[in-house]
Amino acid sequence: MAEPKVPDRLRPPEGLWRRRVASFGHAFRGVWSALGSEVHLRFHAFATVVVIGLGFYYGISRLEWALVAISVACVWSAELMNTAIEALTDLASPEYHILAGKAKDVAAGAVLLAAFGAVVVGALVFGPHLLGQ
Ligand SMILES: Nc1ncnc2c1ncn2[C@@H]1O[C@H](COP(=O)(O)OP(=O)(O)OP(=O)(O)O)[C@@H](O)[C@H]1O
Repeated sequence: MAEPKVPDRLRPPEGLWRRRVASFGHAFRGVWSALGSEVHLRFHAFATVVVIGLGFYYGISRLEWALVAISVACVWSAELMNTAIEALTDLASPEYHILAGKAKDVAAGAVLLAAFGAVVVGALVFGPHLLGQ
């Protein structure tokens, strides 16, 4: 059987550093393409900008910045993994299958838990500021 033809732009470049740079390029392209297709991710982008603005406005501590950064990264990571799993599930099982549904539900559950954790961190860090305490 003939090998599938790989487009030239997808061939790994020569050299360790060029390959590393290319890998970063693929990763950024992944984030960018998910941002273009996923409404939830655009909402996370908006929420991230608001949270960073609030952090500067209220002058939160370094530890609070660390908690906010971890929370934001967890939500983004979970949403990106969810997007990847949805795409792979649609590719592998475009027809209804109980396992396809389970894969999507579990991936969505990961986003829900990450978002719940971020809401708790946000309430603990910004709640007292917003309530004027
Ligand atoms: N091929 C499938 N087989 C079985 N159940 C599926 C399948 N595709 C989707 N589902 C069920 O429908 C739900 C919604 O799937 P869908 O692909 O529409 O994702 P979504 O939750 O709308 O996410 P998004 O809004 O990010 O696209 C899944 O969580 C799953 O329970």
